[in-house]
Amino acid sequence: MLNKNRLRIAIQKSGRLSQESIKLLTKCGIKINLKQQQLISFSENMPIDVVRVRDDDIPGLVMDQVVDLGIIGKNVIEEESLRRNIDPKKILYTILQRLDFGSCRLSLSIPISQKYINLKSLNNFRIATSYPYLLKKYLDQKKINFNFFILNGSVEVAPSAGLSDAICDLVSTGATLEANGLKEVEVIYSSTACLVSRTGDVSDIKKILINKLMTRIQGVIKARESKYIMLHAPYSKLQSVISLLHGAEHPTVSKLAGETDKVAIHMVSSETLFWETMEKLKILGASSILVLPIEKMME
Ligand SMILES: Nc1ncnc2c1ncn2[C@@H]1O[C@H](COP(=O)(O)OP(=O)(O)OP(=O)(O)O)[C@@H](O)[C@H]1O
Ligand SMILES: O=P(O)(O)OC[C@H]1O[C@H](OP(=O)(O)OP(=O)(O)O)[C@H](O)[C@@H]1O
Ligand SMILES: [Mg+2]
Repeated sequence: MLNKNRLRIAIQKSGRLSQESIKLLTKCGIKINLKQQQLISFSENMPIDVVRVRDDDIPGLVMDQVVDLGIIGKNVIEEESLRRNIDPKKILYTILQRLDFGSCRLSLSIPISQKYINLKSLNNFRIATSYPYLLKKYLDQKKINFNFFILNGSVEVAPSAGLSDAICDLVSTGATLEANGLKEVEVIYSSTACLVSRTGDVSDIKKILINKLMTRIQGVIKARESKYIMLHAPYSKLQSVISLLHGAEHPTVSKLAGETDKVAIHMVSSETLFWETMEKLKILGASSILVLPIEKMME
């Protein structure tokens, strides 16, 4: 019998989002002993259960209220939502947090040799895709006539196999398109992984737990995109040095023992320090420049 006070989170079992999802939950302090063949794993230190499934099953588990939360590509849950949504006003899920991984775009691509002027060039095309609803929504809005068929894998080989004129598939680096002689002509949807929650009543105990988890997730993301920067710089160049350090708020400036001219500057920066900026700092007379990762953060 499942304990109603335990929070259930669905994540992808094996694929692009799996490792990052586990890493995120672990960084949030959730101890999970994952076993390869196990569908559900129980955290030892928090009332949280992790359900590991194919990513296509996560939207349904969330929308049918089988789990409380899911970590899923926005593209996948939006596609399922469009598929199910008879009444567009009916909310089927809530995005609690966009996450800092699984970034990709759903794009229309055609063979490199094919001429492309604008979307109208695709009129009456046959398009292979795993995302028919997102594709239809986009092309219907743009009033483009098209035919589609579904391929849930190897979409990129459809044009060279003579099955389709174009594809509508996920792109990140563009390497898959290039390897298959295709060019990206329109981005129809931008996606990242996100933390989603089911709708409907949630017990107070679970609400508290979800809020706690959200604060921790935000802390992990913030820490990952921040750096702790330490350096020594001439006091006379303080303002010029600080102006080079974008995203740095309220730096700590302190004396250096045995040094009258130079001071130590410490700060948390929301951006990393690129080599070019470090070189400019050096020209200003800065030394001992350290850029350190931040383990955890809470504001
Ligand atoms: N090239 C990419 N770069 C970054 N993120 C991606 C990329 N391709 C896909 N994604 C994101 O990761 C999600 C999962 O991709 P994956 O390829 O693992 O799915 P899948 O093959 O359908 O997995 P499953 O076996 O769980 O059904 C996608 O829905 C998308 O949100
Ligand atoms: O632009 P790129 O960086 O080349 O990424 C795009 C590829 O990534 C995804 O597939 P994935 O590699 O996850 O394999 P899959 O087709 O088995 O899902 C997607 O379906 C593309 O094929
Ligand atoms: Mg899938």
